[in-house]
Amino acid sequence: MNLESKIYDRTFANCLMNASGVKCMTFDELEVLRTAENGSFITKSCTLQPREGNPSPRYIDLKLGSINSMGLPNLGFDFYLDYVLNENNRNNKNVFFSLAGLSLEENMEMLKQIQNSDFKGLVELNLSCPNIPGKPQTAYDFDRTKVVLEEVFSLYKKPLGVKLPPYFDMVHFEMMAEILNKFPLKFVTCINSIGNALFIDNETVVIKPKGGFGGIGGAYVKPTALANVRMFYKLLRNDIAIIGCGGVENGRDVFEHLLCGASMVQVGTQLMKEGTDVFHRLILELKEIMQTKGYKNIEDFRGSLKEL
Ligand SMILES: C=Cc1c(C(=O)O)[nH]c(=O)[nH]c1=O
Repeated sequence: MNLESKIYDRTFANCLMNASGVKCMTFDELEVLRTAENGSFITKSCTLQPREGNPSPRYIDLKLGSINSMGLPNLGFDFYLDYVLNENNRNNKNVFFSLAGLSLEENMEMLKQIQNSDFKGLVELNLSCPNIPGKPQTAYDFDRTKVVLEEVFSLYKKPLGVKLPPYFDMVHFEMMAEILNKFPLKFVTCINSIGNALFIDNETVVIKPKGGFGGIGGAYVKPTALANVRMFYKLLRNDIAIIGCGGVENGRDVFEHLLCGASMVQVGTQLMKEGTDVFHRLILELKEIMQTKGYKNIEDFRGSLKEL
């Protein structure tokens, strides 16, 4: 039995990886992810210059998930470019490089430098950060998204995908898919956290930024995450892979993302809570499910969700 999975021309030893932003900001964190049992890993979304991010407390684990308003803290583009170029030389996991420039110009500058570098991995362009005060989530503006992707693909010729926010309206799924299908995207990652939720503990909010408003992750978001994975799997070109993200706590959650059509599955909140041992557990639990059902590899069932 194998859990190998492919995106574009890359094959990963298994379908698991971290969600961008979780335990992937510093060199030590990235090295732990590079050497753990996950099939791939992704860097923290970065900006051209280093950022401190929002004031703490800015991340809280909850019983059914998590809430965060990190505010895009990161060590700056140069650090991550240097890391992934070195990782490429080792080339053991096909690392993903996440970008979240604060403007189109900033994203274009980072993409230009990557285009002109020896980087051979995949870029995940984050169009959905919900926690930058004063900045909207780009991918909720369909016209803006089209302008951004036209600019991106006029310059960037290496494999690239986008990180999307959750959509909740059938027409929005169709409108977004129509835009995405116009571009040579290699994947889309669904979903980012559900933005601007509010969690109250004994008359008080639990995070400091934005009056306590933050992105929700974990079990709370799994039904929405699966719906987004399924809809974009059905609506996008066959050559655009889906990376599932949202609500993965156990092997059954991974199985469900794959059943909806995901090729890779990202783990966020549960990785935050459990550390990289979570990948070992998820692999065992997924294999047990596949064994029980007689599936030998992921392609035996990926995308085959049954409808009534
Ligand atoms: C890149 C910023 C993001 C952040 C953040 O740094 O606040 N949190 C999320 O849940 N999703 C993001 O995309």
